[in-house]
Amino acid sequence: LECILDDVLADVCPILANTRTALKKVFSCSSEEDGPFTSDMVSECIRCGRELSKAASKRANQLVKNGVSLDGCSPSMMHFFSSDLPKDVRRSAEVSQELLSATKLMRMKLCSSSQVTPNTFLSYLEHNVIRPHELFCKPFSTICLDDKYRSIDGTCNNKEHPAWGRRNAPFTRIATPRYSDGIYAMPVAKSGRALPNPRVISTRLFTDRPISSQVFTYLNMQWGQFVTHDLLSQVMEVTDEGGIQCCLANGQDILPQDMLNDKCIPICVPDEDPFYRNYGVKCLNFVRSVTTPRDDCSLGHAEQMNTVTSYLDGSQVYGSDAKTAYKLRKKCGGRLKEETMTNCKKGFLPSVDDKAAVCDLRNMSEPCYFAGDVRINQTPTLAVLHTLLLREHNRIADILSSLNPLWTDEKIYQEARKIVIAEIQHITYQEWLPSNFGESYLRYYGISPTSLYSHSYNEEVNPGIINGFGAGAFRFLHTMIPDSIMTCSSSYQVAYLYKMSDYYFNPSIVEANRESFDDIVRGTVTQPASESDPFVTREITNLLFKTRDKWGMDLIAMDIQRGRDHGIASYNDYRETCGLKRAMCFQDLLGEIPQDRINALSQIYECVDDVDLFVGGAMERDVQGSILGQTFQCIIAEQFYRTRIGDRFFYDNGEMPHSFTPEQLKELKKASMARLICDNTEGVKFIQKKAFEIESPYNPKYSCEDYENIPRVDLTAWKRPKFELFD
Ligand code: HEM
Ligand SMILES: [Ca+2]
Repeated sequence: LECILDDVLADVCPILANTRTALKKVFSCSSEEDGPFTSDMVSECIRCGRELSKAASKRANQLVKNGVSLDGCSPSMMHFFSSDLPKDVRRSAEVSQELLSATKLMRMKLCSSSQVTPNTFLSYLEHNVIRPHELFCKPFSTICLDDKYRSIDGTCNNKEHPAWGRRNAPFTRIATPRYSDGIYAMPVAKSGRALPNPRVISTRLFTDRPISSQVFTYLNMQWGQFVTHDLLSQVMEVTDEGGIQCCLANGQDILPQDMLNDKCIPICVPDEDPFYRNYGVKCLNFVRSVTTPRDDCSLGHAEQMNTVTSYLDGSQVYGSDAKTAYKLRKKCGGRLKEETMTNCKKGFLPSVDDKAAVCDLRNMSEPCYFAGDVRINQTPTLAVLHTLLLREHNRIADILSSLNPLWTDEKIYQEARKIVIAEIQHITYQEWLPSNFGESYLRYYGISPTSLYSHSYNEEVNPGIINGFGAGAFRFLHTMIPDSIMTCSSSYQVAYLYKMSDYYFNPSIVEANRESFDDIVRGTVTQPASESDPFVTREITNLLFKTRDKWGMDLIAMDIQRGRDHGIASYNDYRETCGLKRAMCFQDLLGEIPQDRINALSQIYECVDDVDLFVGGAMERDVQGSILGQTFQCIIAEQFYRTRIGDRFFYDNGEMPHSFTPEQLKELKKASMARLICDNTEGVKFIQKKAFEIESPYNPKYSCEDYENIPRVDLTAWKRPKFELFD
């Protein structure tokens, strides 16, 4: 018993020696009377798991009180821009940690007293749902009204499964997770040794070669991030005082073990690192993502939390929770709040309450924005895209209220929101997905654009975000981030190049003068994106979120480490999930990965089974007509299938009480990125038809007044007879 106890203490919580007595009790109770788990044993494990977990968070808060806390202006602090997690998120996170501790204890108890192996234990749990008492973790339940508009938090979109796609739902999985203990511990190599260092993988396999895309504009990359922020947001664990520190000041080293928070998974930097060695940086701060209980509260492996609605529903514009949504509204004329600038007719995003807390400003008169998503200030071009959508909402609200003067603020807001969401969905599915991933693939998945209505809604399809999509495949588009932000004058002459790393969390260039906004917009449709290859700019691999130091974080190393944190199945497992042959050795990858990259992989990883999804997928050759290889293509297509087919409110769904009329839908299908820009800028007078693609003889510029080539969405189809006022 003593030696098992030592194991448990080392694994569950190394510092909590005083919980020894509590644990002894769990391990001394009898078992195997009625099945492998007696109800006594289950409740004792849960009770004890809760105690352990509570003790761990008490210790975490104590560490902060003892002075272990992040420097307010460091890149790692910037990474925590949303460290002020809402209460409900923190509560779910706590409950899930307690459930994970209970699961661990139970596995240890069982494996120590019988022939059960960790794997049989986990598959037992999968088939036999074990739940704690409802007082502690209550399965999600709600009453759905027959609403004409989608809810803000995503609940009740699916009437059979009202929890699906909601804010704070667990990510879903399409492959068995890779945790070293099957439950929550960071994965290790097949051999039992550590997986290769993420920073080493980043410097060796994702070097910086400035190759520009021949096809795609900067805006194509920016729309991708915008869509990401609609679909998902994982947040990191925090203490009562905010962000968690894992490294000594200035990244000199990892904190000593006795000061380390158990949610720390810092990225170690080797002494010979080509960049960080110049600054003596040995440690990059990194913290585990918040986990959440499953919808039914059952025991099992960790699931991370998606803190936004997984529907493509403009949640980054309107908010994913009622409080934020309310705060964003003007509560008059259906409009969203905006701020004005002298000599500009069109509005700008409102300011956030505490600028100093979430932006890196030189003075407090510089802008720092508030929007439906907390990541809004990450780059100026992201803020510009948000501004275009804010203006579009208000433009539509004004037209609707002049067409229907008796409509209330609420009615106009909801109708304008419904139209803006339809435009976001249309631009994403009609323009962005086909040009990036190839039309044939969309057809194969049954999500290609339809001529008018579609009838493919399927309430059995869970629209939740696949963990391997968010913490793997979709992040491949990080390779398309260029090293700078270009601005262009009204005649599309290049005006200026701003280094990306000078403007993280500093959107000051958006409102520098009255032309700035339009200059940036013209830049985003002129500047090419970086090529979607494994070459990545040092602006994000060395300088991400740089503030006053000379160094920042490494986004690629973070992508790899985040995949491990989420227990994302290996590249080889995903090959199988996606119908490719499992590789028995590195050379088996030759069908998908070029020889030189196989060589590089085999020099870094011990075994082909160890290769991380993000890394293996990024090494693949592109599928024809796509920017992706087979494996990422499969995961991303599966996600966009679910996002469309599992959304009852998808804009072109026909024959539903909330469906658009045929006249309205015909108009909405004219929406385009180019039109969105034409209608919501002051000085952009002409633009290429396909704004995600570089101008060319096949994609020439047209005047914004050329309604043949850049059609307008005519809203007169929304004029309703007066008697419809109260529906
Ligand atoms: C300048 C542009 C961008 C910057 C600075 C940026 C930065 C970041 C950062 C810091 C994270 C969180 C990393 C972590 O803690 O795990 C992240 C996550 C992510 N990024 Fe980007 N990104 C950019 C563009 C993009 C684009 C173009 C895409 C895809 C089209 C993308 C997709 C994602 C996804 C899917 C995640 C996971 C999101 C989550 O779960 O919260 N990003 N990005
Ligand atoms: Ca959403």
